[in-house]
Amino acid sequence: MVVASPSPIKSEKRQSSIELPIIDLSMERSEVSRQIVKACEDYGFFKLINHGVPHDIIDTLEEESFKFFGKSVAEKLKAGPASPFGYGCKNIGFNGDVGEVEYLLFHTNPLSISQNSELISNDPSKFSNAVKGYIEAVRGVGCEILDLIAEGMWVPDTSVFSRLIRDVDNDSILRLNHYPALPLTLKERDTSPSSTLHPHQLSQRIGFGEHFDPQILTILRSNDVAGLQISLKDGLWVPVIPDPTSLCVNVGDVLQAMTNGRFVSVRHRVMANSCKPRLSMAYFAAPPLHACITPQPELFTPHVPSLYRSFSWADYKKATYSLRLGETRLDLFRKLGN
Ligand SMILES: C=C1C[C@]23C[C@@]1(O)CC[C@H]2[C@@]12CC[C@H](O)[C@@](C)(C(=O)O1)[C@H]2[C@@H]3C(=O)O
Ligand SMILES: O=C(O)CCC(=O)C(=O)O
Ligand SMILES: [Fe+2]
Repeated sequence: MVVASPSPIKSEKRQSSIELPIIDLSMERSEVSRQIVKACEDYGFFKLINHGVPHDIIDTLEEESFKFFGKSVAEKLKAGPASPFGYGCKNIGFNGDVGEVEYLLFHTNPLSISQNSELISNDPSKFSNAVKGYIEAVRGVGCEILDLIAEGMWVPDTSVFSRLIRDVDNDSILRLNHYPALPLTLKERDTSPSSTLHPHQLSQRIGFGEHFDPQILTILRSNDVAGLQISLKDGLWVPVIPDPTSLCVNVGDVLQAMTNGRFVSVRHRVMANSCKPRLSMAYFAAPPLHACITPQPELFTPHVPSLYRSFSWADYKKATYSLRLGETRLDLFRKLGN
């Protein structure tokens, strides 16, 4: 359902809110897999309910995250810079991208979480257990989704996708993003009749600039504060309604390549215009560095032959990190003439 609302941004096409396809993981298995495949083909994004990640695991990580982001700047900087793991503030990646976001980035390897937690928390084992507990639960959901995808696409080897993130050497990442509340003074100026600022200028505060997620799958949980937007085919940016009880799942570039373009990795961004802080936890499910990414032959058709050349996740990651946030990278791996 797409709900129309007046446009706050003049230079862009009219905005509206979008209710993503809602998939109930407790439904009958073949129906869940059919719906997931359809959502990944049509939208590249869906909302997962009854996902089974225990509330206490989510709540503990949320509390620990707010505790960290509530510390003084000097304290937080001790856990930085994000190179790429650790604490980052406003700077995203290494190529000059900035946004109104501060974050913690972790490799999901348990040893590296324990080591990083020493610099993050006064109670490192509490913090690292919260992060590890969440990762374990959400990785389980990721594996389940990937198995359901293989089943729904009639790929005979139903572990072909999930195997990549079950591998001990998987290169998955957890990102905790904190978008501070818009300072009240700015909010007041925004609505004040005497304001000299164009009322829409402040609505343009970018939290995390537009981009595609490079990995296989992203599983995102946010608090009840809006901000995430996805770009539809016609260039329209639509806000996703936040729902802390569900998980927002999106297709990454690697899954688009492995499904031979049947699934779409969709451009998205985060605006930071709220008077409440947004906190999101993004799990990026990635293969091991040496894994060979190649389109599944079962998904070739006479009309759509193999679209992408084989590449390793290390190759793709290298290309990703050498480019600006908003850049399209998957096209570099497309076969010529396709
Ligand atoms: C500017 C950058 C940050 C990023 C690496 C990159 O060079 C381009 C992709 C960015 C992104 C987007 C999705 C994830 O948040 C992320 C961790 C990833 O894998 O690719 C970030 C990278 C990052 O912040 O390090
Ligand atoms: O913080 C969010 O809601 C989404 C962030 C995001 O897209 C990312 O970290 O890749
Ligand atoms: Fe993203």
